[in-house]
Amino acid sequence: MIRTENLHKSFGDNHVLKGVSAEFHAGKPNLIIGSSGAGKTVLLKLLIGLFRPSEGAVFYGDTNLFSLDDKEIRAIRMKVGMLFQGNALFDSMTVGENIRFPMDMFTRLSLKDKNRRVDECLEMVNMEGINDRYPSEVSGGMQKRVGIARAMVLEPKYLFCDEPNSGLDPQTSILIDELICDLTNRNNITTVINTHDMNSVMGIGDNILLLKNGKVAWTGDKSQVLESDNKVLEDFIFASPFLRRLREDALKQRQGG
Ligand SMILES: Nc1ncnc2c1ncn2[C@@H]1O[C@H](COP(=O)(O)OP(=O)(O)OP(=O)(O)O)[C@@H](O)[C@H]1O
Repeated sequence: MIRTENLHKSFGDNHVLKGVSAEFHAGKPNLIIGSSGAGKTVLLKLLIGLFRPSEGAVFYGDTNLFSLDDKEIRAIRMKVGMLFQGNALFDSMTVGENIRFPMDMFTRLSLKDKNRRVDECLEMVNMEGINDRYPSEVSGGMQKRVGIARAMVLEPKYLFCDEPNSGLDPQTSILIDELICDLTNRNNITTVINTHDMNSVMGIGDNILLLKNGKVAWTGDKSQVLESDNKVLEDFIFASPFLRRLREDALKQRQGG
């Protein structure tokens, strides 16, 4: 589990996070949602340790991330997988080399063992046999799978995904969500996903944190979204008249009339 305690982050006069206390659980996807500028990416970067908080703490289990020395932080980083927005694959490397990269950085495994693990990870995301292709030679959805394979290569206990569905069509997005969800459950990973995607919220939102102006506006799960009377949640999720109508119809049906 990862936990934040009264997390604040300012950039000069810009007070972006204003006391965020939250829990992110193992074995299920934890979603951070909120409108543009709410502070989602800043929160994600604090969780990973890419930013230091102005105040407050981030705990991995019982360990305060910001009380660790460089060596200890490196040990935690080895347990972290990251799926960046836009995949961040290296264009000049093959798919196999991209997936191998974290092992080249962090392990002393032999090339044979590394390549065996690359094959395992490609199989895990149903992409076996594409080792020698370049990222530009595969589709966006396949690139996303390669990104997931790379994030999984060091068998992470923590997985951070920054808008994993950006640029994907709805069907491919759902497949990617299901893949992340499946890997999270199977490996008991604490997965934190920063997303705008409503399909993700309603499909895999087992633990949802809604941010507004740097504060937690609502927490809950997908089963609570429809009936919640939280105004911030309502405005964010059911933003269009079409979605509001769908929600009203669904609620009527539920109430039997
Ligand atoms: N490195 C930085 N230096 C200064 N200000 C920053 C930095 N990173 C983020 N901010 C500021 O923090 C605020 C929140 O940004 P953030 O990227 O977290 O929003 P977001 O909720 O992820 O939005 P989006 O959905 O558009 O990605 C913005 O006002 C942004 O300008």
